[in-house]
Amino acid sequence: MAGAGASAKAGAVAETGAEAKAGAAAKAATPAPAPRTYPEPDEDAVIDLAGVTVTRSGNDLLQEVDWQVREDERWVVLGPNGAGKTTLLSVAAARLHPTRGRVAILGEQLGKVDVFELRPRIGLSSASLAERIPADETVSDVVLTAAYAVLGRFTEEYDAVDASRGRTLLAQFGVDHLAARLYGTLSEGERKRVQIARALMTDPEVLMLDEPAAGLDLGGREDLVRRLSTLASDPAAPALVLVTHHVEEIPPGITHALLLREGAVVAAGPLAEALTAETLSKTFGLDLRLDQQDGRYSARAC
Ligand SMILES: Nc1ncnc2c1ncn2[C@@H]1O[C@H](COP(=O)(O)OP(=O)(O)OP(=O)(O)O)[C@@H](O)[C@H]1O
Repeated sequence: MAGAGASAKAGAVAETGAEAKAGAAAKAATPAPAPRTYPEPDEDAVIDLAGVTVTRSGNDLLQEVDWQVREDERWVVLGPNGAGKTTLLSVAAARLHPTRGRVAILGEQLGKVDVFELRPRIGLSSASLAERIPADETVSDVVLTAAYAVLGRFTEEYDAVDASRGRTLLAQFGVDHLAARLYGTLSEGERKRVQIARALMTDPEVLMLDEPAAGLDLGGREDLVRRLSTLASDPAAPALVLVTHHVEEIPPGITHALLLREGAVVAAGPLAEALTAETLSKTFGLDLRLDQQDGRYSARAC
């Protein structure tokens, strides 16, 4: 018996060795895979990502993401914590270069364009930008200073048209009565609305909102969802990309969805096709029931 075991072991070693040799020969014969070539950017796309991968510390935060957003589309990006939503938005807003892949924003290709000229055409509201707003800045200046892409008013001159636009945007989000207040004295809900007004100040061609309803109470969330629904339904409004964890925060008027899990796209496309109980369950890694009523969604575990 001992001999049989030994010969089996020896056989196994011999087999592994042969496999290794065959593998090495195959390797030598197979040329390295050609680097992926990307299609020319779609001229009609506001955002056009092809094969976008972002790698940090050996981990792929985004994996081969292909995504196109057109002018008249309003997207929601959904996914659990750590799925890569903020990373995706940072790439799409020209704040982050991918490790691999091709990124075209508003017809300009990252790497071939001065991002400082591109960024004012993109309205962005995110937690990391919000953290940098000085607490002692007046609300009207928080919005106005977006015209120069600065945070904190210094010696810049603003004309009457800028001041009027700033007031109109504050009114659109129901915070014009706070114009003279210091930003640091606002509630979280009031701050969120001021941040969106600021993001719209430069009349951007695409508006990107990263978790605009995070930290809001029920009333604050519902008020914001209603205002975002008005914006999303306005044909004159810019293309919209809204990031959230919660289907309850999807405003009526959103037309498309991208679902992200572990940096990879689970589903992307028109809302009714991309957002289903099945895709949502796969995205969040648990069995979910998805309900829809009057254009609003809700989800719960099965
Ligand atoms: N510089 C970095 N180095 C290593 N890992 C990073 C780095 N930046 C982000 N990550 C990781 O990448 C993953 C994706 O982060 P990202 O902020 O894009 O996710 P998210 O979907 O926006 O998450 P959340 O919903 O919690 O805000 C997370 O696991 C995060 O810890």
